[in-house]
Amino acid sequence: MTRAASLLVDIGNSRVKLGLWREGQLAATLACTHAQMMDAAAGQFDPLTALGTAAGRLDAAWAVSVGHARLNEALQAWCSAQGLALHWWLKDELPAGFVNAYRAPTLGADRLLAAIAAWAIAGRGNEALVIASFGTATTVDTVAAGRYEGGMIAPGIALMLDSLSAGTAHLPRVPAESLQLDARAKTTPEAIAAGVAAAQRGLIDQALQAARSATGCEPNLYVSGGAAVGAAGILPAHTLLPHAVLQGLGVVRDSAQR
Ligand SMILES: Nc1ncnc2c1ncn2[C@@H]1O[C@H](COP(=O)(O)OP(=O)(O)O)[C@@H](O)[C@H]1O
Ligand SMILES: CC(C)(COP(=O)(O)O)[C@@H](O)C(=O)NCCC(=O)O
Repeated sequence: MTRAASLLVDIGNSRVKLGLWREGQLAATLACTHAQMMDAAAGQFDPLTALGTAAGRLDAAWAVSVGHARLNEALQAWCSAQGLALHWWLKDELPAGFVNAYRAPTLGADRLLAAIAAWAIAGRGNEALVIASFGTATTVDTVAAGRYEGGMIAPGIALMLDSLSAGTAHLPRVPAESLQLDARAKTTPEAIAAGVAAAQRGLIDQALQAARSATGCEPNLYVSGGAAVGAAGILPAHTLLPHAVLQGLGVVRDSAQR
């Protein structure tokens, strides 16, 4: 018989990501819109069918959120309707060997979980790594010797492109897919694509350089988030973690239950 899985939920600023965590790995994943999350609470959308499971086959739901309270309330209502215990991960349950050095309690749980996922995948060792998440915001964080060192928050790719067209009289909204590094771009759309590409790439280069200087070692780069695949062409060598936040949530769930 298949052992019970846990449902993992990551409420972000653009989408809600769900995953089934079974025997130390993600067995299935799903990305929903915020509207679908509200529909789920109203009984008009069933994320479990989309994930290929049923509430009776789940032991609990583990969730994190950096989103609006109404989405958190919708998740709570939906879990109650399913008879599913909901555990909000509040950044205090950390795996053995991992330390959080961020000073502020306002740290986004998604940033910390993505860092935990990258650290776990890297072997939970002493190496330095940089984890970049290309979501609504672009966040670029560093882990060194199992210590989350913090990082940077910048507008995400879509936000940068949106703000240039919304905040000017003549600049077009350029598609995110057109980003390329070109310091001598010769058309307006290409110049925008090049400017945003360089800004995003600069965050990565800065984090890698700081990690190199601080540790004397070459840090590995991990990349995550909905816009990560599209950004791959403007990034240095990296490992793609398509579901870093969910993966991190699975790691903390397992370490809490040991
Ligand atoms: N197929 C896609 N569906 C949704 N968002 C996408 C897609 N491809 C790229 N994106 C970009 O990814 C971002 C959402 O990524 P995600 O990691 O879900 O963000 P968040 O965690 O902030 O909700 C959006 O800003 C969007 O621009
Ligand atoms: C930086 C973020 C907005 C990123 O959110 P996302 O793009 O993943 O939806 C989120 O992690 C957040 O609200 N952080 C709180 C501030 C902090 O991390 O210090």
